[in-house]
Amino acid sequence: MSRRILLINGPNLNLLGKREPHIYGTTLLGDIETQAQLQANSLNITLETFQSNHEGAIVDRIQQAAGWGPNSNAATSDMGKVSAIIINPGGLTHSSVIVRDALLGVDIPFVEIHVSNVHAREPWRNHSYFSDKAVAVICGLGVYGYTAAIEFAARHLKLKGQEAKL
Ligand SMILES: O=C1C[C@@](O)(C(=O)O)C[C@@H](O)[C@@H]1O
Repeated sequence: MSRRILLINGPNLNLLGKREPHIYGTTLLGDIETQAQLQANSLNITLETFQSNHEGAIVDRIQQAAGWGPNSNAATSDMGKVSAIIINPGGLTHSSVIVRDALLGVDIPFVEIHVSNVHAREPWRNHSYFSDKAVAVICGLGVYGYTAAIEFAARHLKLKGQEAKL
């Protein structure tokens, strides 16, 4: 299995750094992704990043991560396969059956991340359609959560590789 990680950011996270800075901070998504790429390089991991404001586009990208995208065929089905997904679903956290179904459908382990502490905000943010299926959930660490998630995923992948050698 390749050491590839897919980082997905859902709706409105393209506005990180500008949107409600008292909650989400002032670091731009582009800077988070650049830092994440540097970190991935140092861990010998290939990192792919994807952000969309559109639920269906996120479903397509998750399917593609398993080689099953709507445009996949036998020749391309192995391309782009990833070993782990790190996802900040944004507001879809609290509403999206279809993104949950996509993640379960591809059977790729995933880490759920939130910049803010969703449990210290409006009560309806306490419920996630993802947390019961996630390998891990990170929230409230600010943008450092992305660094922690990549570090964790890298260790998780390493463990898998070691198991495979036994
Ligand atoms: O868009 C977001 C961002 C968020 O996922 C976070 O990163 O803290 C928390 C969600 O409740 C919210 O809708």
